[in-house]
Amino acid sequence: MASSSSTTHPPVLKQPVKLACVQLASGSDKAANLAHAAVKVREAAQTGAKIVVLPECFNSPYGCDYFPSYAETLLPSPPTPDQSPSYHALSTMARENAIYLIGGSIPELATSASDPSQKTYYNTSLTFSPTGTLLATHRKIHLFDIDIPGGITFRESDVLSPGNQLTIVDLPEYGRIGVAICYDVRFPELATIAARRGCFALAYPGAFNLTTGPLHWELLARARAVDNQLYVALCSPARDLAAGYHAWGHSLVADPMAKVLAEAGEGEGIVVVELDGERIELARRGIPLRDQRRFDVYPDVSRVQ
Ligand SMILES: O=C(O)CCC(=O)C(=O)O
Repeated sequence: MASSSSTTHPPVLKQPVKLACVQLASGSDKAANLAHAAVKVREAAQTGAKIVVLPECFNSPYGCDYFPSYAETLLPSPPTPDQSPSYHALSTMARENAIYLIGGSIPELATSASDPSQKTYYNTSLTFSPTGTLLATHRKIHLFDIDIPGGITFRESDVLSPGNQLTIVDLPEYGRIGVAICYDVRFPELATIAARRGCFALAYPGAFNLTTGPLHWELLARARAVDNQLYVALCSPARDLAAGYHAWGHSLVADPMAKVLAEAGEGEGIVVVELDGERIELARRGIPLRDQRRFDVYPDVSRVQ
């Protein structure tokens, strides 16, 4: 039964921290995309941001036709440096700027050890520590398969396989952050579980489009924020009308009361927001959802495996 008396909860964000979403323009040259990302991550870090988020598929154009040719196997110690370039570029960006880097996402190729001809592709986000160590790997769980007549048809599952684990990353000085990718934001269960496991924020590298972007991008960020009373950061590529896929842009951060604190436009830009644990606690004290849940009436999704 829910309790209406105030329960004490430890703060979920240990100290204020600046988070930056880097809305990047990427093209077809992977090496150029990585070099450009490094410049922009440095710019973001120079604002004092200690957590930096990149967009979905920041090292390639976005589309099923591109995933196999841009995919790389994630190798911490590649036999030659040109293998696994995105992994190593991201690790270097995190280390050189002493930041936590939620490295957008990249197409990943996983090859079966027993049968190297068996290839599996994922849409994968890598998070690195300020020393450049890989902290987490999130493989997009919910693949972007939609068909809106007159709008957009997309079938990631034609090429990609889904991940099957939710990702919560421990940032020792700050607390926990949940990481998922784009379409994953539509699934509130994932966000709720992350929140109930103590996350102060959810970060979604994403790339909405010109059909669902104007309708749902901000709405979903604010919905996940208000449901869970935490910060939500969405990081998009910049819009490029010459590309095959037109990203919505509008990277943003919503606060625990679902207020959008900062938002980019369509072009490149860096959105920087200071996340403050007191804002989370204030929202949770004022509207004490945590202590009012009626698990006697409905199941606790955070306990559903
Ligand atoms: O959910 C949407 O409308 C867009 C999702 C998307 O673009 C993606 O998952 O990459």
